[in-house]
Amino acid sequence: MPTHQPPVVRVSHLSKHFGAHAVVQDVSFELAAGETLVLLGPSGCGKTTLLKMLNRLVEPDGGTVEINGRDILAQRPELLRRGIGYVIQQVGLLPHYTVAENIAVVPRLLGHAPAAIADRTEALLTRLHLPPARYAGQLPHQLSGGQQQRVGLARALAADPPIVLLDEPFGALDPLTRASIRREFRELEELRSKTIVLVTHDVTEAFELADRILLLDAGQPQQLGTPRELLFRPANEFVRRFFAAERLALQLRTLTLADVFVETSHWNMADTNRRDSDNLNSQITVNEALERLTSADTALPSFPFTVAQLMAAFGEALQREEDAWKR
Ligand SMILES: Nc1ncnc2c1ncn2[C@@H]1O[C@H](COP(=O)(O)OP(=O)(O)OP(=O)(O)O)[C@@H](O)[C@H]1O
Repeated sequence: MPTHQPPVVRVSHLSKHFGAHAVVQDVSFELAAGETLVLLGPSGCGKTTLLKMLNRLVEPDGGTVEINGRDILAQRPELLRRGIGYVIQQVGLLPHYTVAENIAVVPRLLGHAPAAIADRTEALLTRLHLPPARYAGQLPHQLSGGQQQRVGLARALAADPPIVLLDEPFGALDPLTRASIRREFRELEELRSKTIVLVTHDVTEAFELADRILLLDAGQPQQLGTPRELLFRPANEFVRRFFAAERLALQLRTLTLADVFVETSHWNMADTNRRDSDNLNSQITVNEALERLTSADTALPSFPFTVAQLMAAFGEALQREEDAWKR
């Protein structure tokens, strides 16, 4: 994360009450350009309310939000929102507008030229695996849930906003579709340079997508850090318990081959036997390596270590993490 650039988003001591109920309490964080922050926590902990305070759909009772150094209260809400992409939980496509018309809403408000809007719509649909010739003229009800969510994402990205807010963007999907759309989402070139705040209650999703996670409980921030910090350096008992049930799965998704083979000869062996340096990448996670090692697909590049060797090295890496924690 570059430290010399001012943060794109700066949230300071943000609070919100509904009646006597403190829904968000004293939340602060800063986001650098291109960073993805995941707001995570149990249902009702205030994630959506916090997200909506970033684009003035909810006004705070205390604290400030600055975007590119400017207090958002100094900007007209409609203008502010045109510069911030937003995907809501229920997708919210306009039912009588076609896919292309839905995507064009914000660029039209911004006065973009019709030809430019058409080009952009076509490019986005193509990138989101919705061939425009087939889908541009369809109505939302003709699409599956996953396709509607992709159109919702295309609409949020249409005017190329530097900041995108996503509220449970894969919420309506079954677990398998959810996992595959998440993979596409991660690989989407379009999103690489964006500053993203994403709300989810799904721990795996948070770990797959976040640069940093803000874990909330009853409106109060519990820990802000990388997935790895939350997993291996929980700030308190709530954080530890929140990840306890899925701990092993998360550890497998968090540690990379570079982490587990760091102090053994295995990785050197992998290095010398490397056949395809693009595919045999030390940054892939233990989980991905396991999937590949146990896959029936023989086209995948093989590894110069076995499942047993990988698991032994993984066990040693966990031990190293624990020892470092005790010191
Ligand atoms: N407009 C409102 N008026 C009164 N209470 C509200 C309002 N909006 C939200 N709340 C309450 O604030 C609390 C936090 O809601 P919020 O939607 O921010 O939580 P969340 O963490 O996003 O939950 P979920 O994961 O279930 O969507 C809840 O108890 C909710 O009932």
